Amino acid sequence: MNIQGLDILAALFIVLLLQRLLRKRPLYPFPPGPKKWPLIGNLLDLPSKYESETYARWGKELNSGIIHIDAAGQNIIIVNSAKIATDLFHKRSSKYSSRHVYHQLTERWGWLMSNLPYGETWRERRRLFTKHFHPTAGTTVHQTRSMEFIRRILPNLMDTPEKFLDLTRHMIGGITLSIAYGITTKTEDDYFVNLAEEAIGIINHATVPGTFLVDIMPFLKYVPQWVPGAGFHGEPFEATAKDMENGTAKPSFVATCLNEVEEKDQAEKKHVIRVIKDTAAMSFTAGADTTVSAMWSFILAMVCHPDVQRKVQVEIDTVVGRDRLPEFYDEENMPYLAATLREVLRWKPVAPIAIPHLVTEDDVYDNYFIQKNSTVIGNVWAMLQDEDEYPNPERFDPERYLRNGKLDLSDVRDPLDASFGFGRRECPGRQIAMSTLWITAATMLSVFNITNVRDKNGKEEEIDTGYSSGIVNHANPFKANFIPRSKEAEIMARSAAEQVGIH
Ligand code: HEM
Repeated sequence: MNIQGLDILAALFIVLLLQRLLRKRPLYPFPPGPKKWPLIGNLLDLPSKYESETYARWGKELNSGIIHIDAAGQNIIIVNSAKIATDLFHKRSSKYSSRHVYHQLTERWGWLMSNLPYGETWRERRRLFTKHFHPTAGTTVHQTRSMEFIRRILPNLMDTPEKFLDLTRHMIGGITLSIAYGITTKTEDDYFVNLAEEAIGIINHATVPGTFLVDIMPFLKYVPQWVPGAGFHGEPFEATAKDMENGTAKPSFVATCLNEVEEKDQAEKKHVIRVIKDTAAMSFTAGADTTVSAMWSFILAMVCHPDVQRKVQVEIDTVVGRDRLPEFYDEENMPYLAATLREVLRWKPVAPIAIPHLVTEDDVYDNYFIQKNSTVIGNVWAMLQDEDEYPNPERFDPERYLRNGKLDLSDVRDPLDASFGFGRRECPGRQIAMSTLWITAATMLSVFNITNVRDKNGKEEEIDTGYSSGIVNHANPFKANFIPRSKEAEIMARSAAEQVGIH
């Protein structure tokens, strides 16, 4: 190790020692946790991937729904129980709704609502988002667009099924960009979808657990500033503003908000435009990757569970018939599909630890001390895989939510609640996400049988059911085939795509 390395280690040692010496002795104990080492606590135990599963295991070993980890002086509280999550994140939401400030993100990505601490800057953006994407306010434009975007790719799925991962990724990216900016994207290799995905990749990387070490060791915050993807915040916004000047802008969040900007003084106008720009970029950043993850899990579930797929198709054939494609008004008559989508989100949680919260005041829960500035992680994975709530949790079984052919959540916890996070930071895009998933799933299964692929000897290929590990998890690339259910289904799908009129 060179002299500089030793200096860094010595500085780290002094910072940790000072932190310990200055810390007040709490009146109550911390929640139980794995054994801690002097100074570094559990730093060396922190898992580098699938952390939600390790946290769930620790909770079981300690027989506690809430546990405490010490990452070299940074307190981390893991909430594995859905009841405790409600008690803390919902019932004590004024304390449990902030975020850790990630130095790596703030300089270039300070506009991300999901990472803003609780306060006026966050509130302004969240309010604007909720106003425009409220279930009733945002539904018409969003529903029309999502129906158009799935119909548009039906011929592509038919002709090049091997590209389904990329096609569905572009479809969802396209829906999100279209409702935010009114941009029409290409079905493949689209400039804006690629730009935005590059940005998401960086954000996911910068927010993986462990990055908060930057705040324990402040010298680490001087990370290189070369990061790509930064153009995403401005470019699509400028494109919409230009379309508005030319009178060619399509209805979108940005167009509606810009039209509502009143004649204010220059500084105020600049501020309002900044909030609109931030919120539009946020909706793609938070909405695309997450919905893609759920969409791929749905397709994977259909390949692995053809019996469930048949039942959804029977429901579609009964409610919709075979001479038209599903429309949103069919949704209320299709409980089996509603149960299937719930099970998809439970079976393979999109965001296994949601986004960690930060507690802003000292608190005591169940005689345990929760110190101000602790990171508080709602372990979505542990809640959705809890065998007391969902017996045989690894089994894919939509029947969990059905009684006498109706959706019935009276005896079972609705998995959507944990899937979309907690309290005041709960996902504001839930309705948009669920209606995108509903129309895309219903349309796909009304036209196609989604099957495993076969090798040249006609034998079914083994399917990879593994997942990545990060803030948002995705199925590892897997293969599937999209086979039209009939000649009539094929003709109907091609003609529906023609009628959409966007290419
Ligand atoms: C299946 C799809 C989705 C899942 C599973 C999901 C899940 C989540 C989760 C777990 C959080 C963190 C909640 C917390 O901190 O406790 C979150 C935050 C957020 N989501 Fe979603 N989401 C999805 C789709 C969307 C969509 C489509 C949009 C927008 C159109 C969106 C916008 C947001 C925003 C803006 C936040 C940050 C909220 C804040 O910090 O105040 N999400 N989402």
